[in-house]
Parts: sequence; structure tokens; C-alpha cells
Amino acid sequence: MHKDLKEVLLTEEQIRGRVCELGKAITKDYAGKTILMCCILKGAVTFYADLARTIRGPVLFDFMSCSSYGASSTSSGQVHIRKDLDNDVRNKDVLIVEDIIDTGVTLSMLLPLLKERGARSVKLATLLSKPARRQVEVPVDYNGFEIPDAFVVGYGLDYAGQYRNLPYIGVLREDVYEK
Ligand SMILES: O=P(O)(O)OC[C@H]1O[C@H](OP(=O)(O)OP(=O)(O)O)[C@H](O)[C@@H]1O
Ligand code: HPA
Ligand SMILES: [Mg+2]
Repeated sequence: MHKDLKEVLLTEEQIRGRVCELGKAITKDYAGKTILMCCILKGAVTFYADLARTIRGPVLFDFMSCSSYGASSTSSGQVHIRKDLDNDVRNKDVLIVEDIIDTGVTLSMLLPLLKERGARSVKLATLLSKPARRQVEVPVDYNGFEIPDAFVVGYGLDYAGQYRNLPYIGVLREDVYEK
């Protein structure tokens, strides 16, 4: 385990198994449709790449970058679009892929935005959900794991840009972000 972690919350095996289950459910629900799979950069990249490979049927890739955390462990409450999707979402079946829903602020801005742009459907897949911290309710269609209120890193998730390449998810030690 990385020295900055308090514990490993989800192992590589646990993540792999759950991602496969989500891929099967998505394959079934979208039978006969093309999915416009929208990755919310950067945290969702790892989950996105693994999830996409468990989905059978046509999938288009697209990417969007929003930020509310920056170099902090708490949300600023302000969401900025840094890079927008390349695709026109009109009449498309959009699947937003996130690594984590924490306060819900990021998604509460994105879901209505994509609907306003004329998407036929907008669904949300997230690897992690932290319900204890929710400020805004967001409808999650595919949820990997509900996790306790702890700041987690790894498998794409960062603290100040670090730890994204850890293959598992762990709880960051408080003294790492409190100093
Ligand atoms: O539910 P919320 O409280 O809005 O938090 C969730 C969002 O915050 C994180 O992104 P971050 O801004 O850290 O960008 P990153 O993915 O590039 O690390 C995470 O990847 C989600 O997009
Ligand atoms: O627990 C978290 N870890 C990393 N990034 C995050 N963004 C929201 N919550 C988290
Ligand atoms: Mg982040």
C-alpha cells in the first residue's frame, strides 16, 4: 500500500468485478442503440477505459473537462467547463461517466446542460458515490460502490494531481492534506 494511505478501500479485483457487472447492465439497457460515452476528465479516465471495454455494442467516445476541486479536498461550489464535448448531443443517447459523485454539484450542472442541448437521453454511470456529502440530489443510473465520507484517491482519483495511477482505491491519510 502507498505510504500516504490510511487503508485500501477497494482492491483491483473488487473494482474489476464491479465494472464488469455495470458493463453487462449497460449492454442490456442500450441494446440496439449507439452510446455517446462522455468521460468527465480527468478522474474518470481509468474507469471509462475499463468500463468501455466491458460494453458490447456501438460506443462513441467523447471527453469533457470540468473542475471544482483544484488543489483542494473540498469542492469550491463553482464548476467551470475547461474543455467541452466535440459531439453535438442532439438526438444522441448520452452516458456520462464519472469517477465519483460527492456533493453532486458537478453533475447538477452537467445533466441539465446536456438535456438542454437536445440529447435524446442522458444517463449517469459513476464508479463511486459518497451519499453522506450530497448537497444536491443527482439521479445515478449505474453506481459502482457507495463509500463512506472519506477522501479517496487512486484508479483515476487525485489529491492535488497525485495518486491517479494507483491501481486500487485508498483513503488518504488526513495529515497529507491538512499540513
Ligand atoms: O460531486 P462533486 O462534489 O461535484 O465532486 C465530483 C467531481 O469532483 C472531481 O473532479 P475534480 O474537480 O477533482 O477534477 P478531476 O477529475 O480532474 O480531478 C470528480 O472527478 C468529480 O468530477
Ligand atoms: O474523495 C474524493 N477523492 C478525490 N477526488 C474527489 N472529488 C470529490 N471527492 C473526491
Ligand atoms: Mg480531482
